[in-house]
Amino acid sequence: MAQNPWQRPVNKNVWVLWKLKPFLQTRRALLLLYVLALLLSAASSLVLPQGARWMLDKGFHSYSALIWISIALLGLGLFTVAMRALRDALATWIGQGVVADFRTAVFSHALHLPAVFYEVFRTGEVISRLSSDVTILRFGLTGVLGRSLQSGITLIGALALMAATMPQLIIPGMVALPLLVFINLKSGRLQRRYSRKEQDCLADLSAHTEESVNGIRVIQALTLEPQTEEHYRRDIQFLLGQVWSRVMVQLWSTFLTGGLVFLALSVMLYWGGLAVLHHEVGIGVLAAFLLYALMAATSLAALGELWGSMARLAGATERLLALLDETPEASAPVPLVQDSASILVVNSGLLAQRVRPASLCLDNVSFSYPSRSDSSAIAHVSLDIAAGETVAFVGASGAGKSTVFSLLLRHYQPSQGCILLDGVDINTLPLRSLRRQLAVVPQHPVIFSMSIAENILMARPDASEVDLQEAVHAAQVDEFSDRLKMRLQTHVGEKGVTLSGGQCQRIAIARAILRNPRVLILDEATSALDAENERIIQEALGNLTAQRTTLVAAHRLATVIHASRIAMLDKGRLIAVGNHRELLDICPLYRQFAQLQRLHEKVEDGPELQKIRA
Ligand SMILES: Nc1ncnc2c1ncn2[C@@H]1O[C@H](COP(=O)(O)OP(=O)(O)OP(=O)(O)O)[C@@H](O)[C@H]1O
Repeated sequence: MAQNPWQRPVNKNVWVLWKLKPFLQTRRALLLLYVLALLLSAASSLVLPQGARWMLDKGFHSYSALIWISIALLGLGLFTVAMRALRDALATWIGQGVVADFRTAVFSHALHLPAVFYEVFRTGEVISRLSSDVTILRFGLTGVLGRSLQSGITLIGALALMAATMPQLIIPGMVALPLLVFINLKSGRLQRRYSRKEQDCLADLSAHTEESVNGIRVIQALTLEPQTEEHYRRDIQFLLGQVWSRVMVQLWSTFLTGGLVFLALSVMLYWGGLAVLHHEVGIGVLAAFLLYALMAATSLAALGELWGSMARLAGATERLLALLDETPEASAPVPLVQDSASILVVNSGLLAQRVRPASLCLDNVSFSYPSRSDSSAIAHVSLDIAAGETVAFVGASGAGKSTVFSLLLRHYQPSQGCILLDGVDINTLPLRSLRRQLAVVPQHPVIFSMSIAENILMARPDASEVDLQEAVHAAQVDEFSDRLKMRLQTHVGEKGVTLSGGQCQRIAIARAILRNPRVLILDEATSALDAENERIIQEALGNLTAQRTTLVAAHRLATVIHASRIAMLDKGRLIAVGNHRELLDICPLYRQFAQLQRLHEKVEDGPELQKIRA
């Protein structure tokens, strides 16, 4: 199985669980009640063998003694059961609450992690941590809370009472105890190692499953089912290998600890039996001693088991904490409100609303993606864009158009230079405030598994029905939604699987219209539309772009031919800027583009064009 480059070295101790303290601290009152129930249930359990002792030594002397001891035993038993029930209920409630808070914290943190993080860290892995690791915590934390302290207290109490009841008999126990502790520690450590590997395998499996299910159509089209299945089988076999190792450790540790306990108990029974035969102690005392010895052995076995599950818990906690340790892309979120300072006039119609367009300046911007730090995706790009201007970025595939937009959205930081919005370095703006001023219609819009209306309203959840309808109409969404039975309320399926590429793009355009941004970014926004729909939407976009700064990326020059300026990118460098006509004259690469797309005839002939035609 491939090693995940992100994996952290295995932490060798379980103290990492201590880091969950902040989540426990919010439940102080419940914790206090829990500790009380725990202490009372442990104490009453420890008194029970004394009841058995009285019963055996004194209970058979008279009817009244028998009745009173029986009633006392019943009362003690009921009290013990009640305290245990309370302890377990509180442990479950506190444990589940802690896990819920911890999980929410990790999820909200994951929402703020930067694009760079998700380049290295597969999304399937994040999902696995938030599902399988959280499941381990959900089931484990309650058990640990419920039993570890109880077993610890019972063990200490039982050992003390053994010593008080028949001190000489404790010797076999004292010999066995260090051995038992050693075996438990060793097996806990080994189990933790294997369990951590198991979790890593599960995360890989989960990532692989997600990729395969997402790409199922490609896998089927390329008839890659056997290879994908084989890969999955290999991963499963590896996982089973880890499970087998853990099971073997468990088997040997159960066998060795159980064997040692029974050996010690047999010696105690024989030795104690001799004392009873010699009338040195009553049978009740021996019975009480043996009950304490059994309690001590059970508690020790439970602690051993708990050590193993604490190890699993520590592994899962560590993996979730590792996500929390990642640096988020922005700290204090700014509330999602309309940037009122930027709105000049708000008329009744959405498209008639005017916003104050922003000026932009790319100042000697260079950037390399972290995973390809040896090559520049963008190199020394400088460009001033006036407020309200429409600038088109053109260039071959991979020239760097989308990268410019990613930098503007601050998904990444330029390695050199800076980007200014209204003269202010965008790095100094609160991230949400910056993004609130931008709207992107991406090349591959992401559609969520909800209704068409909900998908559009994501851009502005508080939008009025009138605004929604206007955006829907302007982006031609109604052209297809009106034909559906549930219209805008139609559920579009996972990733918009029930829609065509063009329909998804129209939803993305409607989102941008509804967002009413100061800077509109159209990244191949209409590439999946047919000619007629593209014409209609270009008109709608024309209304939208008229009053705001617009950046457009397009392969098809026809869509950008009327932009006030066109920036020609080549292998990350800005090689020319001008309008269509100017570029035909000054930029051979642009001219080549235009020729290939037969666009050099679309403007009036200039001397250069005459030359090209000749
Ligand atoms: N996340 C990434 N990690 C590493 N390299 C990347 C990443 N995204 C893009 N690149 C590389 O950066 C360069 C510029 O890519 P970019 O997506 O900006 O090009 P583009 O002009 O928008 O292309 P297209 O027109 O095909 O969308 C390309 O060489 C690409 O391979």
